[in-house]
Amino acid sequence: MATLHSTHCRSYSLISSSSSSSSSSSSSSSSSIHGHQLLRAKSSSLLPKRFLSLQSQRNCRSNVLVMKDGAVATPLTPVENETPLKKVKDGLLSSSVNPPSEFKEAASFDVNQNESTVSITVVGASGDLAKKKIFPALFALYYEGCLPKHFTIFGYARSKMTDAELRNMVSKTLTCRIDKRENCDEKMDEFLKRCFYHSGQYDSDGNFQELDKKLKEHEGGRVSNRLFYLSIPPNIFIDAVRCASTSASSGNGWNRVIVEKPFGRDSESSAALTRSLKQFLEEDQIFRIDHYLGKELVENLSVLRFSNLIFEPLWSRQYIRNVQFIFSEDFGTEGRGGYFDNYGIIRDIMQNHLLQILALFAMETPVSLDAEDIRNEKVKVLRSMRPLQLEDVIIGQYKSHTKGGVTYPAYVDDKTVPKGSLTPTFAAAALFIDNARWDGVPFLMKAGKALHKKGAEIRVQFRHVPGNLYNKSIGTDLDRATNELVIRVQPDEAIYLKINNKVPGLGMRLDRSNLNLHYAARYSKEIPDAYERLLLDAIEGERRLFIRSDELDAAWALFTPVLKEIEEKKIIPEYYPYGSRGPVGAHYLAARYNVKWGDLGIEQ
Ligand SMILES: NC(=O)C1=CN([C@@H]2O[C@H](COP(=O)(O)OP(=O)(O)OC[C@H]3O[C@@H](n4cnc5c(N)ncnc54)[C@H](OP(=O)(O)O)[C@@H]3O)[C@@H](O)[C@H]2O)C=CC1
Ligand SMILES: O=C1O[C@H](COP(=O)(O)O)[C@@H](O)[C@H](O)[C@H]1O
Repeated sequence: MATLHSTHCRSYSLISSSSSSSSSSSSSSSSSIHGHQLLRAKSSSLLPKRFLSLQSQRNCRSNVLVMKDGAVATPLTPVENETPLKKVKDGLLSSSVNPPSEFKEAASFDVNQNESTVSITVVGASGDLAKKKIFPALFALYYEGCLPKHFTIFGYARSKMTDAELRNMVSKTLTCRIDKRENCDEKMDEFLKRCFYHSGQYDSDGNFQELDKKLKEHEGGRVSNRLFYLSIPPNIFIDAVRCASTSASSGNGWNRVIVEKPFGRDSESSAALTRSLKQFLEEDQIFRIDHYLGKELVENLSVLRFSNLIFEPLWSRQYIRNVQFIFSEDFGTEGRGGYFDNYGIIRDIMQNHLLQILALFAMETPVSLDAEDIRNEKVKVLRSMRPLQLEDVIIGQYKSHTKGGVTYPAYVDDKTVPKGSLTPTFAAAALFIDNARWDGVPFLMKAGKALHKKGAEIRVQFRHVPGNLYNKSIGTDLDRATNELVIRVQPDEAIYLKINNKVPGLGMRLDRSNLNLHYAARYSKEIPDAYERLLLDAIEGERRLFIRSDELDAAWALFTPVLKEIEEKKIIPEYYPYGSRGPVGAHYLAARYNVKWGDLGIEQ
């Protein structure tokens, strides 16, 4: 039985434009579209198993992707049996299989086993994240035909609101895809009619029972699958999970809970949170979100590594000098200082987003693309890392700065920030992986708020060419002539490789050029927001992009000692002007490991 109704929700094939070797491949057919050679595998059996496993898990994709150059990607094989949403036997909070005692027995009402429904409850629906990200992502999925036929969305929070008021609030944040505006208003109306609201306390079983009653009315006796998105402050996670599980969980379908960061603020508090969650949930019902894992270019990292022969042999200490993970924002904590001050930039960005990307970058080849295989490899590489040392970290905090007649505030000018706070808004760190592949390679991280630009990227700096014949044509700065692979996660997504080439002409002068996969030039389709991908994954039961508890433990083990030391020793951050490139200490740190940050030059 297919539970996803849309016939155009399909997975993509691996397809490439222009290949000189394509004609010789017996396993492929080639055709010419708009003058471009297309290579299309005839049968899915030609692909390695691990790619197929991903294909068969994903149900929601447009079936045709038109590239800017006119090349067309279609599904490799028709999806004959779309994967049904996980069923009770998958053991997801299913009361019939190993039910945690807190969970209810299967509902006694008559169910039509041929129909199932998904109810998504946004807990904390009145909040910033719900408005900014969750409802718009749900609408985008609806617009793309990716939500199941029978679904209902409930907002839940303490604020008093009617269904109409929730719809009005949500409608203000919905936008249509840039490349698909057809019937947008109509679609929005249809979507909003599927959104409802229930007001209640987060610790009230009675209020969750009322929600349960309403959910049942909408589910109409179908097999009921329930997803709870905890979009609330962490101090009320457990109350909400307890009430949802004891009073509003499904008795005959799956139940899943999406948890937003922060997952604690150190090893101890994170472990305590996990223990509390596990009183009510099995590990595979917990979907810990790190939204950077849902970003297109982060998803592409593994494809780049494992589906291109040219990269994997280079992916080690033998050829890579250093790797840099850089995050910057050109605005401060404005308005979120209350939350931020308790965490700081290391917990807010490094311990999760940047470390997750590092793990994907550095892990060994997983056995398959199955969630557990990937997460096993991530845990292994995280556990091979050295806990961060104080001398390998520098911290900064932005101070007020006046530019062009405008005065930008200092971090401590934020009214929600305690006076004299030492919380870092910038940090740079050098991390090391003590395994055979990466021994001695510095993995540098840099993250900051209120800097001169907004962006996130991975930079891979390769070693010098040994005995370079062209040294004379390059000049004295050999570093400038090494290859660098840049994966620009955002904005303006791109993957480019810096190479040396000859300047055309009779002389012998070398130049630096980029082999550039620039997404906006290559693809006409707008890149989906990370929350769309992650919500769809949670609905489909795909856990690959969510963080398992042992990954979380390993991540905290790397950062907890240094965070404690910074706090106990009250280390004073280096102050940098709002809108600048950040503290100079970051350069000294990099220089200690013979590294130059790649994002500094004119030619980046
Ligand atoms: N906003 C963002 O960009 C990001 C947020 N997050 C995380 O997502 C979660 C939600 O974020 P966000 O929407 O910004 O959070 P909000 O502070 O906006 O809180 C969400 C809702 O929770 C309720 N709430 C707030 N404070 C309390 C409290 N002390 N006690 C009980 N209820 C409270 C409020 O609803 P009501 O009063 O109606 O009950 C509020 O609308 C948090 O865990 C946050 O850390 C993660 C990444 C980014
Ligand atoms: O998790 C967080 O991420 C945002 C940055 O996310 P992005 O997708 O806009 O790059 C950051 O502003 C926030 O402080 C942090 O909590």
